[in-house]
Amino acid sequence: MVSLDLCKPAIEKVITSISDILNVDAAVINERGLLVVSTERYLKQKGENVHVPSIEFVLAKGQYVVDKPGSMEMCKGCRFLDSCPAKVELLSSIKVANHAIGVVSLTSFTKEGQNRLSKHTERYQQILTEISEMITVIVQSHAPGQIESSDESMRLLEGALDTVADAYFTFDRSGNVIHTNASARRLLSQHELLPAEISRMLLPSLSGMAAHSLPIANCLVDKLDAPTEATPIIVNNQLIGGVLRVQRGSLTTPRLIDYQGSRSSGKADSLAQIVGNSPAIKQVKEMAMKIGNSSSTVLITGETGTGKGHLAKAIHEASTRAYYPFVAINCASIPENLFESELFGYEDGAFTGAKKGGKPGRFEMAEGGTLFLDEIGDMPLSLQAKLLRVLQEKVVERIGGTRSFPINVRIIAATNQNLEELVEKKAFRADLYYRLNVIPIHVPSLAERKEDIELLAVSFMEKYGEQAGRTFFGIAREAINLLTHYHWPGNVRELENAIEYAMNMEQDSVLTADSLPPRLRARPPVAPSHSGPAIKARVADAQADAIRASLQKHGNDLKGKQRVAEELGIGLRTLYRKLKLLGI
Ligand SMILES: Nc1ncnc2c1ncn2[C@@H]1O[C@H](COP(=O)(O)OP(=O)(O)OP(=O)(O)O)[C@@H](O)[C@H]1O
Repeated sequence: MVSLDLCKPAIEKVITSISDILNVDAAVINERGLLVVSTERYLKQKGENVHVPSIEFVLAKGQYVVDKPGSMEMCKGCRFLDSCPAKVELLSSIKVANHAIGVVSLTSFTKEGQNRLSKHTERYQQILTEISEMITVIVQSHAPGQIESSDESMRLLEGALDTVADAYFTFDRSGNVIHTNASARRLLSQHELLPAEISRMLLPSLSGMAAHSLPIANCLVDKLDAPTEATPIIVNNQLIGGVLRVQRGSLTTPRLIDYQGSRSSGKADSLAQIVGNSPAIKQVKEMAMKIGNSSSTVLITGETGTGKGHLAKAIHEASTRAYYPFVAINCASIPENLFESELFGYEDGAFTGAKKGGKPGRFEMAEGGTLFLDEIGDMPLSLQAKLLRVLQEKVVERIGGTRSFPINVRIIAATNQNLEELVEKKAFRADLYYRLNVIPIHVPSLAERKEDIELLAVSFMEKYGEQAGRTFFGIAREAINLLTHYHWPGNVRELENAIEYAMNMEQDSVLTADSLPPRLRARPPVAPSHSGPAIKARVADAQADAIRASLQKHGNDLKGKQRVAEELGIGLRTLYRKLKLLGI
């Protein structure tokens, strides 16, 4: 005869760990309503005898959520009728060979726990099912003639932990990490850390845990840049190890908000990569600054090459998610049949040709960070419905998988198409459009912000100069004039390419109009006074620009001028002459 009481110590370990990890109370009750194991608080609050009709009800039903403890039908006759200390209770039966032998409960006696369990009931129920299955395996392994591998129960526990968004490291009494969940493994690879390094960092906290048997907060905060908490696991009054939790998922508590608040200082730096001073681009930057602390979906619109992807990256880097991944996917470049697996991932053997061990999707890869859905207008209609569901439910299920992963990912989508028109033509789902368009940002075309052209050109000159190991002192005014008068159908991308082209063409250290792509030179430059047989004037112009740029770099005093002369490869006296001639 199988009995829960026979394997009390093993069940106790599971219950203690799960309660510590989930921060809720837990209990296992046999079919006669007697407590088998429980957390201390459960025992204190509810005692050893549980209302039998309630237990029988769950044994028959399989699972039940008691969201109004003390005032539900099943509570009739209970000594806690109308005064139950529990705030919420999730119950699941434990079955062995199809026979219900007891009930496992996740219970909260606090308001916070009540909110959390009520908000994520489905997830907790899923975990509860896994716990109940784990107990089944334990019971079976103790039952005569039915020795199951203890690996199986370990795998069940691992499976349960893998569904949790926060990262968990389980360590032994010496601080050695003996198990990591999926989120923890991802965290390690992002930070290029080894479990041994985590162990080393844990050491100082271990003595504190042993002494106080209390959770230690923020023991690794400097290294991992995230709120952490190490909770001891005590069995028979002895510290046998613990669990380190690194907060990152949707179960997070206000401490994450503190953490986020303290991380927002790099915003201005990150946004400086958006070059431009026009009122239009300033407005875009202000908007990006404001939304750093929010997780709301952003929809960036604008013509091709205006910098939508660049802006998305800058928003991420200026946000509180900057320490987590920025993952981009171009919806136009992925074949429709591969799209779903790219986005959601797949399990081992999900389809022919599937990679062994399965593959995480982009949603999972972006956990804690930002997922950039570029060219969202090209997303196949069939996938739009699935994406909408993920955005609403905030859980992802891999193809061929049987469980859902909770996700904490900010979505930034971008398009150069008119989504409203696509909605009208029924090529884009209206509900998805509204779900994405929470924070709309429009990036104007380059032709609408010509003031930015010079700044952008100089920044690209610096970028490519650095890459090529060459120093360019400036761009001739005439070249700037040509750049400003061109209509830039390819926007900033086209400008960037034009500058890169010019730098390849230019032998000297100043970018002149002659080195620009022919299509730009085909248009007349600015005022007629500049356009005559002005070779000399153009050279002078370029020289003046180079000297000005160099002076700005080194300063206008004697030392600065000496450096300028050296940099330009001319004598100091020649420099003075040129300065006079050019009226600088
Ligand atoms: N304000 C900016 N400052 C600096 N570089 C920029 C800026 N805007 C765009 N760029 C650069 O221009 C190039 C094109 O930008 P990006 O790819 O972000 O454009 P996009 O609007 O996403 O284009 P598409 O619609 O074709 O995907 C990139 O190399 C990007 O770094």
